[in-house]
Amino acid sequence: MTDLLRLEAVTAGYGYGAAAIENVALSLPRGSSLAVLGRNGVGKTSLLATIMGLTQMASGKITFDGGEIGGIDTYERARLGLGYVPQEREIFPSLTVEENLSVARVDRGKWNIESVFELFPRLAERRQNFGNHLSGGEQQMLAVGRALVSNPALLILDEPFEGLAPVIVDQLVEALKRIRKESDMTFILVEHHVDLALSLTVQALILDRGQVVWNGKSNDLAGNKSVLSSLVGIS
Ligand SMILES: Nc1ncnc2c1ncn2[C@@H]1O[C@H](COP(=O)(O)OP(=O)(O)OP(=O)(O)O)[C@@H](O)[C@H]1O
Repeated sequence: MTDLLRLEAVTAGYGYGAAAIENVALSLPRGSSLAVLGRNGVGKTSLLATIMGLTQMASGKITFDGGEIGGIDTYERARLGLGYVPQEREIFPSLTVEENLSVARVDRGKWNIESVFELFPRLAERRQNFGNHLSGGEQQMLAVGRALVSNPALLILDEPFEGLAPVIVDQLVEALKRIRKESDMTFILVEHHVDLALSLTVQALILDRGQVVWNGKSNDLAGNKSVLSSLVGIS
């Protein structure tokens, strides 16, 4: 498998203070999946934001689909096939569900408004609701759907299950499994539910104070209680 995404010695931050991520290397083959784990404030969101071009990169190299993207704008990265579901969801409140999907749509693959409605029937029922008239779970489905309709090669999800009822988490997990199965999409997942994150991914890395302190297979990490307890804080 060729690498869809590669980071080499990437250091980045917010323009002042210490770097939020430091000397980070990772390689993600096309069709694979990566869980990014670690305690609060270790730089997980900053790593995703750096891949999307939302931090200031001090040094290093980011390659996506064979081309260097470290110096290009976020919208260009999206155009190249990076789909981002940020922690804050960032739904447009004054647009309807359908309009939120429609503004993000790029016709280059199997995902469109109708296939997203088929994946999330709840969104189909709410298609005329405004973004600010949705439950947290519906907003999260819409945030995932909005990334999907751009038909990304890489889907980046920042804590997609946070604060959601277990029944909604189950629906989103099933949807993610379907997305993988039906479109062989590569994805990166930041998630505090460690067992869930490891069960959904092939690869995992752990960050501590902005640096990669463990990198390997999700299966191996799931069975490594001492690493999980010392580096992620799971007892
Ligand atoms: N927009 C920002 N401006 C300045 N500093 C920031 C910003 N976002 C994060 N930071 C800092 O960068 C460091 C890493 O934060 P980050 O949010 O990436 O960690 P995290 O592992 O995602 O945390 P959590 O698990 O709590 O979401 C922290 O010191 C944080 O204060």
